Amino acid sequence: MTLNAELTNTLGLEGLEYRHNLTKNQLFDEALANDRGRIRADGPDDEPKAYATALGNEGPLVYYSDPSCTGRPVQDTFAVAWPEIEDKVWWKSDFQKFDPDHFEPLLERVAAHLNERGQHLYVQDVYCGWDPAYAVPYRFVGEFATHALFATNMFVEQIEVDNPDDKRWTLLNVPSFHCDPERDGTKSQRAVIVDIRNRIGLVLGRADYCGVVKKTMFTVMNYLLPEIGELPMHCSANVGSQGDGAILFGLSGTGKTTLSADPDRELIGDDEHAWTADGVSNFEGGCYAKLIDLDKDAEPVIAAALSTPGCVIENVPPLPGKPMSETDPQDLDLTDDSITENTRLSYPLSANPNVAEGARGPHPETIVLLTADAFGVLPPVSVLDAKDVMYHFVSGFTAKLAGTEVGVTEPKAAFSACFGSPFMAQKPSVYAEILARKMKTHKARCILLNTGWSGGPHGIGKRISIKHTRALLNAALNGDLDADKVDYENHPVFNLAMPTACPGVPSEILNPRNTWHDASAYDKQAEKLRDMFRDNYKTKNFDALGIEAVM
Ligand SMILES: Nc1ncnc2c1ncn2[C@@H]1O[C@H](COP(=O)(O)OP(=O)(O)O)[C@@H](O)[C@H]1O
Ligand SMILES: C=C(OP(=O)(O)O)C(=O)O
Repeated sequence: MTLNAELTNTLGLEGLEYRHNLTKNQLFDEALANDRGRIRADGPDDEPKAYATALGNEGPLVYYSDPSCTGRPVQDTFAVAWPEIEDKVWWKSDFQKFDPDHFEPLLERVAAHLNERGQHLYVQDVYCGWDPAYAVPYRFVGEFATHALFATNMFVEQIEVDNPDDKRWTLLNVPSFHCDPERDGTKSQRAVIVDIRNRIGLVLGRADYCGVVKKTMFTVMNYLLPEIGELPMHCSANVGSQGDGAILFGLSGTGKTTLSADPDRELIGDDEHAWTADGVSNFEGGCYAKLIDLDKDAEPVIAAALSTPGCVIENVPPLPGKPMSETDPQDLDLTDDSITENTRLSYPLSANPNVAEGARGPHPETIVLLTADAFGVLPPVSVLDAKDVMYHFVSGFTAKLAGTEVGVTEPKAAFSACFGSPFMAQKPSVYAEILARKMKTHKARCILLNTGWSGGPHGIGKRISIKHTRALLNAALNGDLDADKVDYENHPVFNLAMPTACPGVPSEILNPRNTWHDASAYDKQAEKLRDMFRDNYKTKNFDALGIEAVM
């Protein structure tokens, strides 16, 4: 079937011009020519809205999303509640039911809108997943070349998949279509809707944060993989020189990207993976790193990627008085959060000189649960047993950091099951059971690594340094924190095993109580957080899922 016929069949589009499978250079040129000024309607008029830097035709593209959408539009995210999936999907505030009766009329209206405008669309055929056993063909269809370039950077360009036409997902990205909540059954003008029955994703209205293009597909993978008994994970992954694999689960901003980009270990990926019978493999072909306050010495791989041709820099403001076309990306002010805290860089895995062959690796020896505790009370590192792992995995505690989700402007406590509740399309117990089985089979060790605050809560204490976090992580990876190598002290409130020594880290910070001026204030704060864990356990009924309480 021709592309035209396929898009008429799937989406009802007719007679449109498709710019299909352009190269990155072509997409870059198209973005400069066509997205300029169409994006960020209220941007400074004298500035083009998407442009190249001094690296000329091949330099990074700087992109500005709509000012109301510099993070994921959580309140506007839905799945169509078809009867065959209704019992399986885990409905929650950030993944809501979309009335099936509204879906087809809405899709027809979107198609009519595009047919009427008669504008060209960008169509990029890529794949989600590096392992042919589960990879899903992913067709991005959208109005903006920038998003098409992002999709090409972030997904896998070629993988042999059996019967691709029967597996293909199509994501239609139409920022120019504004929903009418009353007519369309949405909550606002924008909507991100997943239709599992027909394998369609719809991104409508002011939902033009690039992250939507990847996280929507991640949600899909989180639905599909458990159906074949395999585990999708919101984690980064890398592998050491001895073939020792590690995965790092964590919510946004907890350090997956930062800590996995280690010059001494091969990267498998920074955000979304599968753990299957064959080991760990990446869903993505690129990384999407946060740029705010980037410490270029601590994060050299990300810093170097800033200058890589074809990358997309998102929402970093221009330097005052300097045209972007003359700006070296290394000179950008990465502390500038005047547009958003959630400034980003999308780069292909190839921008990292140290990537594992085929973005795949072995079964992990070490599993890291990352948390960024803004209360300042969890230990920087704790060693978990099987019971602790399940408890902390389904609890998914962290501080939500400002920026990544629309409306979050300061750190706040979050319990996000499986360290990715917004994207976990099925119930947490589904993922927890597969994880427990795989960990047991492969005898993986597990630590809880806190990249959050030490010496007091956010505002009083300081975020633990990346240097110390890396030293703790490396010690765990080397086995230096295993029970036969080091003594542990028990945390009386959280019932966690805290190592008493670690190479490269002052011992006194390993027990967080020592880092507070006022130990009784620490005890109170620790009890407050423990009570939040307990409430979350009770509210979400984890007992009924067979998860044992550990605190
Ligand atoms: N100790 C630490 N460990 C990891 N990241 C830290 C630490 N302290 C500060 N950070 C910052 O926190 C952010 C972590 O973001 P990132 O690695 O992109 O998280 P994720 O990939 O999990 O969304 C980065 O901006 C990093 O510089
Ligand atoms: C891109 C996102 O994820 P992360 O911050 O984990 O990269 C996101 O949540 O929008």
